[in-house]
Formats: sequence, C-alpha cells, structure tokens
Amino acid sequence: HMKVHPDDVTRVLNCARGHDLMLEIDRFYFSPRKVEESECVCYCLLMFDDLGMVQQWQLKKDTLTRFLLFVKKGYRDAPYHNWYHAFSVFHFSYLVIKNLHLVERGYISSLEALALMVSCLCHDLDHRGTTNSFQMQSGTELASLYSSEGSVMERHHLAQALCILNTDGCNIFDGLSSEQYSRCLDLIRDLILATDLAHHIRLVQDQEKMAAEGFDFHNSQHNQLLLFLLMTCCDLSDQTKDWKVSRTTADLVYQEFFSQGDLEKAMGNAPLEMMDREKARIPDLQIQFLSHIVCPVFKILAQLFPEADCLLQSTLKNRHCWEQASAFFARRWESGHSSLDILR
Ligand SMILES: Cc1nc2ccc(C(=O)N[C@]34C[C@H]5C[C@H](C[C@H](C5)C3)C4)cc2n2c(-c3ccccc3Cl)nnc12
Ligand SMILES: [Mg+2]
Ligand SMILES: [Zn+2]
Repeated sequence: HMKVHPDDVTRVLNCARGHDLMLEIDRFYFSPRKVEESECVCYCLLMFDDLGMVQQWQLKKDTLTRFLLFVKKGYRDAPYHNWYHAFSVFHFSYLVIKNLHLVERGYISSLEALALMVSCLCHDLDHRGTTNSFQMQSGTELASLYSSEGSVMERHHLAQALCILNTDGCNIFDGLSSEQYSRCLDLIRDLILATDLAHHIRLVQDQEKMAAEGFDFHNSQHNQLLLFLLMTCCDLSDQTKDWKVSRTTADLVYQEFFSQGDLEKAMGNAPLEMMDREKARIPDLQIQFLSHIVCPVFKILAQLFPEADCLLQSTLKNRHCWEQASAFFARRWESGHSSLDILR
C-alpha cells in the first residue's frame, strides 16, 4: 500500500516555512505546470495558508502535508491524468476563490471553498488514462464495482480520497465539528462526481439559465450549480492558459485517448474516432471540444463574474488558434503528414 516517509513531511514543512508564494502565482495567466514537481506540495500548503484556510479550519500543517503527499502518491504517471493535472486543477480553485472573491461576496461558504480545493486535489485519484465507457466495455474491476451507478472512474476517485482521509495522520478535517465534517464529506462526494463531463452536460442548461437570470443568493440550487460549474472550470482550466499550454495539454490528452483506442482495437472493439490515431483530426476535435464544452462553461462564469472575462477570452483565442491550425493541418494532411509537429 502507499507509504509516506516522515522525512518527506519534514522536508515539505521546512520548504514551506522559508518560502513565500511565487510571484504572480495568484494570477489567472500563471501556469501551475511551471512549478517544480518537488515544490508542488509545498505550494499547496502555501495556497491553503494564503486563503486563511489553515487558520480558519485549524488545519495541522503536518497532517495537511502527510495528506498532500499521500494524494500525490495516489496518482499514476498517465500522460495527462497525473499529479500535475491534479495540482493544476487545485491551483485554479485557489485562483477563482481568491480572484472572484467567492467567499467574501457570499457566493460560497468557507467550508464549501475548503471542500472545493480538497475535491480538486483528489478528483482524479488513481486514474488509469481510460474513460468510463472503456471500463464498462472491457468489464474492468472498477466497472464491476460501480457501473450500476454510472460515473465509474469518479466513484473510484472518491473512494480513493476517502481512503486517504481515513489513513492514520491524514485526517485534515479533525478540527471540524461533526456537523461540518459530514457536510464537508457530502460536498467532496458531490464535487468529485460532478467532474464526470456526462454529468456536467446534463446540468449546463440549468447553469446557463442561472447566469441569465442572475445568481440568487437565497437559492440553494444556484449555490450547488455554481459549485459544480466551478469544478468543471477547474478541470478544464488548462484551456484558459496560453496557446502553448492549451496545445501541449491536448497532446497529452490525445496520447491517453490514442492508447485507449489501440487497446480497444486489440480487444476487437472499434474505438470512437477521437480515440483512433488513424482517424482523429486533433485540431477539428479540439474546435468541437472548445465550442461545445469549454467556451460555454467560461461564458457562464464570465456572465456571473466580470473578472472572469479574461478566461473566456483565452479559451476563444485558443479555439481561434486551433482553427488556424486546422486549415494549415488540412493542407498538410492532404499531402500525407499527420503529426502535430507542424504546430511546434
Ligand atoms: C483537451 C481536452 N480534450 C478533450 C476532448 C474530449 C473530452 C471528452 O471527454 N469528451 C466527451 C464527448 C462526449 C460527451 C462527454 C462524454 C463523452 C462523450 C466524452 C465528453 C475531454 C477532453 N479533455 C479533458 C477532460 C475533461 C474531463 C474529463 C476527461 C477529460 Cl479527458 N481535459 N482536457 C481535454
Ligand atoms: Mg476525471
Ligand atoms: Zn480531471
């Protein structure tokens, strides 16, 4: 089973003690993938502290550090769904809480902010780089455990998160009252399950309606729809960064998709076109993904929070870059080249 050495905890605590937050780490354009892997856990500590969470929820730094080290160990080295993805999703939750003033303005409570940050860290724990439909079609052990409820991978990520919280010396919530503790775990459950994009698609019309009507601070449904929207925004946040990050991320996602497609072919199943390295046209697929899923989400966020307009603009700019690439790619595709290298 996973183990964390006491010296690792000490090393992180020493690193955090001496450190200030990196310059501009709290800006939307900051790319968390620039942080050294060995410093990520220390920066998680600093971000929790910067938002006053350590003080407010009496989080013990050694417990929080041990928890973070277990979470980091809980991710596999898949091309995309690895610790760096979790760290970057967590970083974006820090950005929206801080820059959209979500707690001070009463959109979410401080407990919901804590649950959001912890859910982001844990939301893809033990991901194998394959999709829910792959689990079901190939009858994996996770499918046998969870397929009756759907969101197979997300239920596994949640189970892994609860397992770490129940590990000796890792229960970061032991300073919460029993009522706050159960509310926090209910939130983490709902927020991790909300990262299934199929779940998001069922909600997005309600989220658009909420943004059009205006957020109702007395409507608990609006509060829940906003929390789910924030989780999706965090999970897709690479697409709000500059073109190089957006393209590199797509590269990594399609490495996972194409490996799954290879597996499905080997098993005699025909993969989706977006999983088939022989058929997929990445620029066109990315234009669809940005148009149908990413830009609508950040449009809703920008309607609710004017400060978030820069995020919508970035996703639109990245979609435009893919449109340019698509035209160029089409020309090259006709003449027999198919790799993304042309975009370097
Ligand atoms: C760059 C990039 N491209 C992506 C292209 C496609 C899809 C994707 O799941 N598409 C859908 C398309 C329809 C309707 C639903 C359910 C399924 C059928 C599959 C969604 C995701 C992509 N994605 C993610 C990402 C975000 C959350 C979970 C998993 C992943 Cl991989 N993060 N970055 C990217
Ligand atoms: Mg996921
Ligand atoms: Zn994710």
